[in-house]
Formats: sequence, C-alpha cells, structure tokens
Amino acid sequence: MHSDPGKSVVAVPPLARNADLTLNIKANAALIRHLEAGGVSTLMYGGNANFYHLGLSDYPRVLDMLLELAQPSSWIIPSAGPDFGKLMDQARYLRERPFPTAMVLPASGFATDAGTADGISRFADALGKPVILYLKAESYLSVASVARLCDKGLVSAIKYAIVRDDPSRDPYLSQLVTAVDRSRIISGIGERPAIQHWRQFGLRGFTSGSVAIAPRLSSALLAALKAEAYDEAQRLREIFLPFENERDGINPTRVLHDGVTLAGIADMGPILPLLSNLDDAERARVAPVARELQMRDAALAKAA
Ligand SMILES: N[C@@H](CC=O)C(=O)O
Repeated sequence: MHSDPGKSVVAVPPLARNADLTLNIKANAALIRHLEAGGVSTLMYGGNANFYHLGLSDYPRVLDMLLELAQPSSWIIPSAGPDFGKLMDQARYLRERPFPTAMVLPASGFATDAGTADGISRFADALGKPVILYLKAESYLSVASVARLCDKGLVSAIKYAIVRDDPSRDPYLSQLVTAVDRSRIISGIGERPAIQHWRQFGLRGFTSGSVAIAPRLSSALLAALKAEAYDEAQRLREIFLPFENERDGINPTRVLHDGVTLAGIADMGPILPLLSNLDDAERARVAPVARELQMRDAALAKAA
C-alpha cells in the first residue's frame, strides 16, 4: 500500500449495498476494479460512501472488505467520526489494521474550534498515526488551530473542501498555504476547482467523486496538471461539468451514488439512511448525463 497523496487522483467513491443494507461485495469489487483499471490507486471512503451514518457494528466489516478488495499496491483511506465518541471508538478498529492514516469527518454544529482541535489530537493519539483533516467550513477549525495540529505532527494531509463561488478568491486558503506546508493540502472538491487550486495556490493533488464514473479522464486531468498542459486540463475539466452540475443541483453524494449505477459501472443499491436514493424524476435527469460521462471515459480507453 502506498501513501503518496499526489500519486493518483484521490477517489472518493460510493459504497454498494444490497436491498437489506448488507454490503454488496461483488459491486464494491467491480467499482474498485474500474477505478484501478483507470489508473486510480488512492481510494478514500468518506462522505460519498456515507461513512457519516456507518454504525460501529458495521465498521470493522467495511474496513476488512476494503482491505480485501483493493490491490495491495492501492492506498485505502477510511474515514472516522464525525462525532467524538465515534472517533474514539473507531480508532480501536483502525489501529489494529494496516491503514497508513484515516480521515476525520468534519462535525457540524455542537462543536468549537478548541474542542475540535482537542478531539482530533486525542483521535490521532488513539490511532497512533497522523490523520487527514477534512476542512469543509471555515467555522470548523481556524487556520491557527490547523497549523498547531500540523506543528505537533498530528496531521498527514488536509482535504481542502470549502466551496467558493470563485475559487480564486479564497482568503482562508491563502492563509492556510502560508501557515502549513502546502504540499500536504489536497484540493477536495472534485474536478471543478482543481485547476485553480493547482495553479493559484500550489495544491498538488485533488479528490474526486466523479472519478468513480470516469477514472481515465480524471487521471488524464491530473497528468495534464503535472505536465503544466493547462489547455488540455481545461478541456478535460469541461467534460465533467454536466455531471458535476447535476450533483451540485440535486445533491453531490446522492447523484454520485445512483450515477455510478445508472452509468452501468456497478449497482450501488440503496444508499444508507439518513440519505435516500434519487427519485424517478431525478434519475431520469441524471441517467443520460452519467452515461455520457462513462462513454467519454470508455472512448479514452479505446483510443489508448
Ligand atoms: N466532494 C468531491 C470530492 C470528494 O470528496 C466529490 O465528491 O467529487
């Protein structure tokens, strides 16, 4: 298992379940094979896999399935939390397994900056390893608190996912890249802001949900960024926008979950409550867009 955040696009895939909500091992295997065949070797199981609602009784089974299904050369990053009790309970299962790190899901509400920093420190101590921070809102952790956690050696990487109308105007990110080593920060909002985060803020990697449908196209975008081929990167980014627009218009996690099924990659089945699958009208809207993205990706495979 490698542990280099810039080696591949960091996929944030959905998790497949059967009708009775048990794990669908065959469908999860098919999705992981699809990603790995498309050049993706880092798979982060977090929001899109709905780890927010994963019970402790299910957690070790999910961790073991992911370890079994991924290639030994791939890097699986599970997440934990978001609440403090779950973080500390899950640390026990994580530390018994060979994960180089885990991502802390961000709590929203009923938390303070100081309390969140304290909770993350205690989780990293219990895990015995530095963790990945997931910054999704400015109110979650101040830049000073993030820098202190990094200085204490408790953070291996940061998934930066604060959405801006204009990603090039981001005072929090501007402060962050001066306060911590920017090579630790990964753009965490998919293909849409990845080029601006790369060029303007020096972030050297990105996470993606839509990579679960189009791993070759997303990997080609990362390769274009690494080669400083920015026109090509822009062309590739635009291929993702129709699907990303549906995700942003309905719900990013729900559209991705059912989009993978509708694109014919693997049957993701029901999404774990408290989320719900798309309704019929939403499925009718998303299906052609998901299929188009999958076909563009397949065309790239044929051309290679
Ligand atoms: N939220 C983004 C990146 C993954 O975390 C997406 O789902 O595309």
